[in-house]
Amino acid sequence: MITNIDHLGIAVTSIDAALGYYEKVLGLKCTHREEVASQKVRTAFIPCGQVNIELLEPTSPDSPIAKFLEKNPHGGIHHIAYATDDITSQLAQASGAGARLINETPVEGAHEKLVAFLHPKSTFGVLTEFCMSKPGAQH
Ligand SMILES: CC[C@@H](C(=O)O)C(=O)SCCNC(=O)CCNC(=O)[C@H](O)C(C)(C)COP(=O)(O)OP(=O)(O)OC[C@H]1O[C@@H](n2cnc3c(N)ncnc32)[C@H](O)[C@@H]1OP(=O)(O)O
Ligand SMILES: [Co+2]
Repeated sequence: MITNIDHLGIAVTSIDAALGYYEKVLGLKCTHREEVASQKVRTAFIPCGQVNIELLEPTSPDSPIAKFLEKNPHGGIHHIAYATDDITSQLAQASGAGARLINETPVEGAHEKLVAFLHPKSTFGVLTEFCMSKPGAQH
């Protein structure tokens, strides 16, 4: 079951440059930075109420974020992530209802979470992430 929106993923060419906007213009605060090697991204998390802004910067030219930035050179909203209390059943439900899974099984995400994506061509144009804390995670 989906419990809440966990984060909005935003692609940027430079986290350091973008943080100036979020911290100085909006007055928000980055609370966590992490590189996720398996996704070839660096991340920065900025809480805003119950939802996080997740800034994503590519670490390699073949990162999914690098490809997105080729088409959107100024960056932009990349994905929406829903927290779920059971990511395996969430994927089964989504697949059974016709969504195209990018990940058949969950993979490592930031913040000690398991994540899995639905293809934007099957979700009305929005790249959709499911995420769930790993059992025993501190976050
Ligand atoms: C930090 C870890 C984790 C977390 O803890 O939160 C993350 O958030 S990781 C975030 C980065 N990782 C991913 O995005 C993994 C999932 N993404 C993918 O597998 C791919 O990016 C993709 C969505 C399958 C697209 O890859 P690909 O098919 O190679 O790229 P194309 O450029 O050819 O796109 C095909 C088609 O899809 C459209 N598209 C691509 N990205 C998006 C997007 N973010 N939102 C909406 N639409 C998207 C793209 O425009 C193409 O459409 P057409 O031009 O009409 O063919
Ligand atoms: Co994400």
